[in-house]
Amino acid sequence: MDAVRVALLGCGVVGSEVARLLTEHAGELAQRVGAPVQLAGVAVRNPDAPRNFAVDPGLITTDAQELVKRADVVVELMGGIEPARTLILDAMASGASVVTANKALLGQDGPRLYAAAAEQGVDLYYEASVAGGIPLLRPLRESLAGDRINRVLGIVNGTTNYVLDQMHRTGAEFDAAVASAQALGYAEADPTADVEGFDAASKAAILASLAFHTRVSVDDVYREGITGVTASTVASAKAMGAVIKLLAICERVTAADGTERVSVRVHPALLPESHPLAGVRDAFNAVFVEADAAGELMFYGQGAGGAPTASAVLGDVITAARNRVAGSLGPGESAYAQLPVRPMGEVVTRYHVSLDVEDRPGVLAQVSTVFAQNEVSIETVRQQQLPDGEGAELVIVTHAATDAALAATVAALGGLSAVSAVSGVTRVEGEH
Ligand SMILES: NC(=O)c1ccc[n+]([C@@H]2O[C@H](COP(=O)([O-])OP(=O)(O)OC[C@H]3O[C@@H](n4cnc5c(N)ncnc54)[C@H](O)[C@@H]3O)[C@@H](O)[C@H]2O)c1
Ligand SMILES: N[C@@H](CCO)C(=O)O
Ligand code: NA
Repeated sequence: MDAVRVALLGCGVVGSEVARLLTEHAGELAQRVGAPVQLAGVAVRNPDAPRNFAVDPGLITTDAQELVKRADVVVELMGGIEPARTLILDAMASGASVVTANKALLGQDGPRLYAAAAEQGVDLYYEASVAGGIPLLRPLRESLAGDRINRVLGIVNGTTNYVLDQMHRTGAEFDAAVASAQALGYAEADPTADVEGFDAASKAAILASLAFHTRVSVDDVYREGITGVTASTVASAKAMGAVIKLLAICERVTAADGTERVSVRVHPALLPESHPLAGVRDAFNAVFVEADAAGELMFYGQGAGGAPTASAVLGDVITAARNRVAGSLGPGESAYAQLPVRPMGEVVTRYHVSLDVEDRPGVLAQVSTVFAQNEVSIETVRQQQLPDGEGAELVIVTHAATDAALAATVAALGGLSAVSAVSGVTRVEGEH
């Protein structure tokens, strides 16, 4: 093979770093692949926009449709659903392998893209789509291919980890911590995709699909963001020796009759400080994997940023290019297990519940009766006075209960005249 032609679609934060690495390391990459890896073109929206890397102007084009037809490997780094999806499908139809970092597209329409790659006999790689620069998807798909994965527990969104870490370290309220994340360039001007958990939910769908050989889309993922996490809940967690993290949790659940389902959810959770994920600070990502034979594994590093993400993209480009040179294909996706998704109401966890109550005789008894009536068992109760004689705050940690039982408990608590507010409900993970 003379050269492997690479087309880059999008030249923003990640794309410009990919262009830089492909250009600056061309000699070494050719050695590793066994043929030159040649940047054949870079599709952009605005040819005059300033870029972090000065791409040869002769390579710049605004005609992405035309570019994908003259490439061996197409690297999609535009983001968004369209035109990314159509361009990827067109690239595959014309015989190109595809590398993408587009978690939103894979979370929504992954199975269609995996099927198209298999039909066309091309590779589709997406290591950068989850936990940016951390090698994670290839270990799940290849290194652990002979094992059985039972659980994937991850901090897969750097922005929200930074926000929660700031709240934990400084006692800041949510809004102040988000402003600080924006000032540092972690959070976008509109932080919705991160703080409402949409980004993490797409990544959870991708992880669960790979880990459990099942088609999981973002619509199957229960999602709760961190906008309801208050300084008071963070302080209460801290007092218990715990931290609050936004977790993506993918679990294989085996019922008493042996049938299996998967549970996939994203929500804030209290984790004991001793848990390996509790010490993950700033905007770092980490993913904890439990497999039958390998036991507990931890993957840690930078989940975002131009250079770390470009590292993962380049790894995929090199793998796809090597396969081209060898005339082979990498392992595709498998969904043979087709496990059903367990409804959230049946998910069992422990809960940390904060209530603002009147401070008078009999209130604690009323509250505990509501828990008992809904079959939620209380593990600990702590009471502290609210300022200005406004009553008391009760912090209750439960034993394991179903989500449905807890929801019924919260609804009933809201109906007690002595309860002025259920001010926080946070799940507790990491101990069983
Ligand atoms: N930035 C990160 O840290 C990070 C980490 C992991 C994954 N990702 C993913 O990587 C992808 C790219 O992210 P980014 O941060 O580089 O975004 P970005 O906004 O910096 O870059 C995207 C570029 O694509 C261009 N573009 C958009 N539509 C286009 C079109 N139709 N034709 C040509 N160009 C077009 C935009 O003009 C922009 O320059 C996204 O899918 C994102 O989710 C990013
Ligand atoms: N917004 C994402 C970027 C990486 O996918 C994050 O904060 O982790
Ligand atoms: Na990764």
